[in-house]
Amino acid sequence: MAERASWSLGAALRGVFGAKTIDDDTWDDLETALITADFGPDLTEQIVAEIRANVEKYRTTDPKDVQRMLRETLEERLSRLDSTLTLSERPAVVLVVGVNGVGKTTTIGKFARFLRTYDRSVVVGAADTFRAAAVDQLATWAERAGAEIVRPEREGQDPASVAFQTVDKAKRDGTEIVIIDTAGRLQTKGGLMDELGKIRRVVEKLAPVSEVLLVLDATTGQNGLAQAEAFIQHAGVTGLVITKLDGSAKGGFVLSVQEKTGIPIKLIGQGEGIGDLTGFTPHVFAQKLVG
Ligand SMILES: Nc1nc2c(ncn2[C@@H]2O[C@H](COP(=O)(O)OP(=O)(O)OP(=O)(O)O)[C@@H](O)[C@H]2O)c(=O)[nH]1
Repeated sequence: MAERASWSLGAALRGVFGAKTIDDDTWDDLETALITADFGPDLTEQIVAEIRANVEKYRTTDPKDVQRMLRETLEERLSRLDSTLTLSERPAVVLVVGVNGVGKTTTIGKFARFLRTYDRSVVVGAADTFRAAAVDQLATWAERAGAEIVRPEREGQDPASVAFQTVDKAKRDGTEIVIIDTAGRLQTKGGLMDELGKIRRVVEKLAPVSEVLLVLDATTGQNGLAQAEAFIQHAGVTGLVITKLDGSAKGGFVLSVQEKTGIPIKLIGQGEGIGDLTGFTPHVFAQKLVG
């Protein structure tokens, strides 16, 4: 098996799965490991109770069965929502939203490359227009990904007009996928949500919005989720992208965020390189998580 991910429970649970028999320590250690991995108290309690009940039902004393049951319950829970990206419209318009610093720009670059490897043509719209440096950074990523970019004509141009121009260009050129970067921070939450609403309305004059992806940083876990609450409430989010999982010990965040929001995870970022973004596959993820 490949090298163990930082977010794997494998190391924390080696003692549990390697023990001779199931006893009270099994449950204490499992609970501690799940809490430490940011599953959150409610989910941790549910998972431990479910596995305990199964252990009693099947009258097993083998810790290896606990490992298998944990893998199965995590996979089953992770698969409850559909992680498939909906990109069949032409053009398929994807809005990328999230608080500043979570890895939005990097994610757009990686996502553009991800789509290019499937031979899709991509144009990126720099609708976070207030910081010229952010636009330049996005342009660098787009170029590396082999995607086109539509920049604001001047600093502070109406973000909705940049989004419109991007979709318009895609329609004229026959470009398949449009990715729109949006602002992460404005004076007020209301202002930010109004801006996103306007972008959506203007885009929809030309093409439906296929996906609204909310980028969340795994290293901030549950706290980061609180910061993103306004997006979840008001932005019509259709999928989550979890970034910075590499180096994070919070593998449980992936499940807890999906259960808390009811929104599927669609992409996972595990590194700063352009190739470090993958789709989300519950089976593979559960395998790696349990170790
Ligand atoms: N280790 C790791 N670092 C990441 C990942 N994604 C992004 N980063 C880093 O996180 C930092 C912030 O990323 P940006 O893409 O600039 O974040 P942003 O949300 O666009 O932030 P602003 O540009 O301030 O709006 C950068 O140093 C990235 O290299 C990831 O999956 N893993």
